[in-house]
Amino acid sequence: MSALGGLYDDIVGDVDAVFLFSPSASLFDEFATNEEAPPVVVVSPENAVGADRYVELPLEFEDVRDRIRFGLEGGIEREYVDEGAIVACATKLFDDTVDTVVRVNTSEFVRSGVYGLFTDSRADPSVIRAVLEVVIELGKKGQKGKPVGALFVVGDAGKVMNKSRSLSYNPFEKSHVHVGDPIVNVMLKEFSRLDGAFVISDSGKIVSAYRYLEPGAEGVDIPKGLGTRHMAAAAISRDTNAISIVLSESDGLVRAFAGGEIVLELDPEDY
Ligand SMILES: Nc1ncnc2c1ncn2[C@@H]1O[C@H](COP(=O)(O)OP(=O)(O)OP(=O)(O)O)[C@@H](O)[C@H]1O
Ligand SMILES: [Mn+2]
Repeated sequence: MSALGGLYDDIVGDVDAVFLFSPSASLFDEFATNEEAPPVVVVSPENAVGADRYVELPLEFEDVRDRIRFGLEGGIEREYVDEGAIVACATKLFDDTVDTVVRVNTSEFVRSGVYGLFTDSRADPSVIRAVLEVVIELGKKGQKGKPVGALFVVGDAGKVMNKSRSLSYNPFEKSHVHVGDPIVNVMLKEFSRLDGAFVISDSGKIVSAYRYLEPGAEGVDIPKGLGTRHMAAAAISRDTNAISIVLSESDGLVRAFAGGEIVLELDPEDY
């Protein structure tokens, strides 16, 4: 056997399952029709291949590590594989088709909670995705070219409102606008220049802007160097069933918090 073949066998040998990330129909069929192939889990934005074991990818994670993490956390959560399984993940890296296979021992893999960000939250996954999209766009463009910070608290809005107070009149008071509406994206970007947080309901209705969050922050632990906006975001996600998505004005990164923990960090420039 060639050295390369041996290396390949080390990577794919004795795996409990194969995770195919956005596979073509022909790649999926090769596994689905081969009785000797290990069980297959498909991870993609849509289940175009009709896989039985399927994890919906809510966002095209540019960082392959995040993408794999999301798929594996989803696969474990949905009980397609046991915690501790050894899996091969086939995904794209440089190319637009699958060009990479990664072996992961899930017992050594640290769960970040990124799957739970979309599924454990009370808010609809599509709402969380829509907010992430706005925040990523805001991070890319800034406000008239200047870096801008923003904080969105998504889900469990009644409780979030109880744990916050108003900094200014609420421009969304009598409106029935939802994240994802094109006009709303323009409004959100405009209002994000001002202080405080946006509060979004489970179904995506924008409940308020300019909220000063006052959650109990005792014992909340966030990475050093992040300031009060991130602290408030982490703490409200622990104090309520909301998740928070923050765009940092100082380093330009987008971070998401759930259950008081940071579960995702991404650079808008990669999207
Ligand atoms: N409790 C809070 N609720 C809502 N908004 C807050 C809260 N605390 C801070 N902010 C907002 O965060 C802004 C930035 O504060 P600060 O610089 O301390 O945060 P940060 O975590 O360093 O964020 P950035 O990385 O964007 O600078 C404030 O101007 C304010 O608009
Ligand atoms: Mn700051």
